[in-house]
Amino acid sequence: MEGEPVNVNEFQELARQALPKIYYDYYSGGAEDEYTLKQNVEAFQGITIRPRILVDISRIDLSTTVLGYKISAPILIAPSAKHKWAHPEGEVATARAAAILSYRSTCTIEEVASSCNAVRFFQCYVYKRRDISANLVQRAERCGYKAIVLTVDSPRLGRREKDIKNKMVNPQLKNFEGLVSTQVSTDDGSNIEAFDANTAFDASLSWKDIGWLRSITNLPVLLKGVLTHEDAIKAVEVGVDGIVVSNHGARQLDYVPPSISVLEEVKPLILAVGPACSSQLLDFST
Ligand SMILES: Cc1cc2nc3c(=O)[nH]c(=O)nc-3n(C[C@H](O)[C@H](O)[C@H](O)COP(=O)(O)O)c2cc1C
Repeated sequence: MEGEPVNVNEFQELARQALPKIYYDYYSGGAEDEYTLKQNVEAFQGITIRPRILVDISRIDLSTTVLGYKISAPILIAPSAKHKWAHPEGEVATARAAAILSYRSTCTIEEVASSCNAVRFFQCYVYKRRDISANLVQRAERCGYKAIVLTVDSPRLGRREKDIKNKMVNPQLKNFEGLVSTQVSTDDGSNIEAFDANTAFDASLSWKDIGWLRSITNLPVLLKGVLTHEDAIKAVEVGVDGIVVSNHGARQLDYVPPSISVLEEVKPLILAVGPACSSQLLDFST
């Protein structure tokens, strides 16, 4: 590549060249045949802009609010795990721009909180050991995170074939120190399915558990991973504060629709029951 990178694709190419294959594949891969992964990109490419003319654009204000908090542009960074595989500063650096901190981040909840004053949310998975999930959620609340984003599309981890082939092993996560043994066996090669999904995640998670989450925190609760209007309506009925329409970057189920295409199915229904919407994060607070 000649000169400095000027767009996201060029940054991606630089990352491909710079990172060990096992890490690049983890960041860029999707589940199974990666059909939805391709569709995610193509769906965006299929959306065109209707440009309106003769509008004064000499002063542009992109600021908006999410859950009542003012942000300078309608852009959040989705929770994603293991940033230290790409850069030694990890999630602390990411949070300077914008962040929903991943449950499986490589920097701790406290490190990210003390590194910047930005509005931060905390993403949560529910482990069979509820005490562990409660511990992380309550630490996030004490550290000033403003909402809990409960990821609901991962009762089991997606079958990420690249990670399986690369025999990817999860790093030790400092957030869990003292709570659980993060030492994982590599006897059988790839540990990723056994450690993340089959052992730790609570596969019985269901609508009634939103009540449990509410009982351990006073923060607003958003559900991340909604892909149908039926579930969007249920989310409203159980009283969550917002939903994130998401297919998890095509890393969980393959052959599901691109998130952006589902917005059209979900948004009118949410509007019909009251709350307002913005982008892929549908915020019920306004
Ligand atoms: C490398 C990587 C790691 C991710 N880790 C998490 C995670 O820890 N928790 C989570 O809820 N989503 C995780 N995601 C999914 C993202 O939050 C987000 O949903 C996805 O990148 C964009 O797809 P969407 O538009 O369908 O949401 C991860 C995505 C990537 C690419």
